[in-house]
Amino acid sequence: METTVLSDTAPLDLRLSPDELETTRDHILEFLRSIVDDAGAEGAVLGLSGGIDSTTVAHLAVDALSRKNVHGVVMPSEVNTDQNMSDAERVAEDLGIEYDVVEIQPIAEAFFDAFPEAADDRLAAGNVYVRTRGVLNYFVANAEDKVVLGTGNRSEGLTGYFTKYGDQAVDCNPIGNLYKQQVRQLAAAMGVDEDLVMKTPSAEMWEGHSDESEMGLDYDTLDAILAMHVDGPLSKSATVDHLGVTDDQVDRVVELYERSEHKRHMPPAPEPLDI
Ligand SMILES: Nc1ncnc2c1ncn2[C@@H]1O[C@H](COP(=O)(O)OP(=O)(O)OC[C@H]2O[C@@H]([n+]3cccc(C(=O)O)c3)[C@H](O)[C@@H]2O)[C@@H](O)[C@H]1O
Ligand SMILES: Nc1ncnc2c1ncn2[C@@H]1O[C@H](COP(=O)(O)OP(=O)(O)OP(=O)(O)O)[C@@H](O)[C@H]1O
Ligand SMILES: [Mg+2]
Repeated sequence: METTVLSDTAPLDLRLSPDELETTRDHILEFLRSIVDDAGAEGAVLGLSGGIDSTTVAHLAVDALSRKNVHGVVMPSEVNTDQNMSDAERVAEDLGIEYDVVEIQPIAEAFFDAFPEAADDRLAAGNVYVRTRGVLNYFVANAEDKVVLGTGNRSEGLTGYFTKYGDQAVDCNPIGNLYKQQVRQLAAAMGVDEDLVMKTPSAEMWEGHSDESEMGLDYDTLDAILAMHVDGPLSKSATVDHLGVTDDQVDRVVELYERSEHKRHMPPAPEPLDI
């Protein structure tokens, strides 16, 4: 049975045609091979969360690089659900890749002990888990001569919905040009199990965390506004009319986009002086 990756309430269908999907997949496989070849690396490492982004990138990496050259790292903390962590292990087992399970709670606790007053800040503490995973990914990559694969998609990139130097600390983003809806579509086409394809997206930075509740938008609405207004040519009022979304929803997406501009660039320095 085919998985329907589009919700009934999606304002816009951004799914690719079968030909476009195949071309896109081939393009990503080629991209992955050239990233690894150009780096003179032995393969790739990535964090496995049981979510659809890392699951999709793991499948693509195996197709591009072969399973023996892909290393998965599952990094539970006390805010991850057992279900997600066992899904992450299932992905690695099903793909037949090497993987490790590394408990990061003790590492995060060392940071929390160093700055107890900051540990009470839910977001600051959540970012510690995310950045700790980035350090461990690079620990493996350095030691095994591998590159680190990112799992960021276009929806996250344009809204800045990632931790600076955390899950963004990677060598490439194979699915970085796909909206979330298209990631689900690609995953389904590659045979990823439906429960993973349709799982509620979560950064799991605190208990009960969900991307859509934190952003105040569901991904199908977010994707539609990004495609029509932020990436596309429609004005705000045309976007509202065309998609049947609200002014507030468009404003929210634009706010997320604008305030995360700094995350999409190298850290700036003053212009060189002519002295
Ligand atoms: N204008 C500006 N110019 C230069 N730097 C600026 C800046 N504004 C803030 N900053 C810096 O950026 C920092 C804030 O950015 P950052 O540290 O990233 O933290 P922040 O954006 O506050 O939080 C990360 C967001 O990404 C979400 N996330 C993270 C990780 C994974 C996922 C997921 O989907 O799995 C989602 C998370 O739920 C949260 O909404 C500030 O503390 C400051 O250092
Ligand atoms: N517990 C974890 N163990 C290993 N890697 C993790 C863990 N949590 C997050 N990551 C890494 O951080 C990335 C960003 O998380 P994010 O939640 O955006 O993606 P996802 O979990 O793959 O998919 P979804 O967004 O649908 O939840 C993951 O794709 C994964 O590479
Ligand atoms: Mg997740």
